[in-house]
Amino acid sequence: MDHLVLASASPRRKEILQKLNIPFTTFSSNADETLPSNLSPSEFVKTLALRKVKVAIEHYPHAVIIGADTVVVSDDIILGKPKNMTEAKHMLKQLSGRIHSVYTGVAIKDKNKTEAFYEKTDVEFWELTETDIDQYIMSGEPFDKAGAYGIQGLGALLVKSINGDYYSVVGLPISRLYRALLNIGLIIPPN
Ligand SMILES: Cc1cn([C@H]2C[C@H](O)[C@@H](COP(=O)(O)OP(=O)(O)OP(=O)(O)O)O2)c(=O)[nH]c1=O
Repeated sequence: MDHLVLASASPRRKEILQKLNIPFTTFSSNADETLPSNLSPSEFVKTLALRKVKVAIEHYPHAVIIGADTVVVSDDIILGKPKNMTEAKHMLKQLSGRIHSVYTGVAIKDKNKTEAFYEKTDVEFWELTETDIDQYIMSGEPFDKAGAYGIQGLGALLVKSINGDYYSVVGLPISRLYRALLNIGLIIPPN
């Protein structure tokens, strides 16, 4: 089987990919995540996923490489990871009592080609008080996560409903990725 590389430093993406029960290596691309602000959310996440793959190709030229990027979109504003407490607070206030979309882009490079797709999941938040927001920020959970929350952690308490792939919100749409890897023959379907 071709060597598989997950171009990500995210422990969540690693954990999710392990569900496929196939061996892989992780590589932190540390790609520059700045992009022109006129890109649509789907183009934004696909472009960054491709960028992460591109960095990894230099280190693993013959491997199959997967890269991903996740953002939260509320009122047409793209929210990445908050840089500080003030930004985290601002983001959580923006999400309070409303529905936002989480976009995850995935890029896959194999022997023949590189392709990218994205998944969109809608997430509805409960109305949050200042105290709810302050307490959540004090947990430290928001800081390495797009939109300043983690649905897989304490952030679950902020979420009223979700429409779409849960794993895409956590950073990797695993069922769609599984199908893409079946298509390129990296995974053999069970009998
Ligand atoms: C909305 C949400 C995001 N996130 C995470 C997924 C991503 O790891 C992160 C968004 O940042 P990304 O830039 O997509 O990824 P990353 O910097 O963590 O890792 P790498 O670039 O090395 O692959 O936010 C959650 O863990 N839970 C959530 O509920």
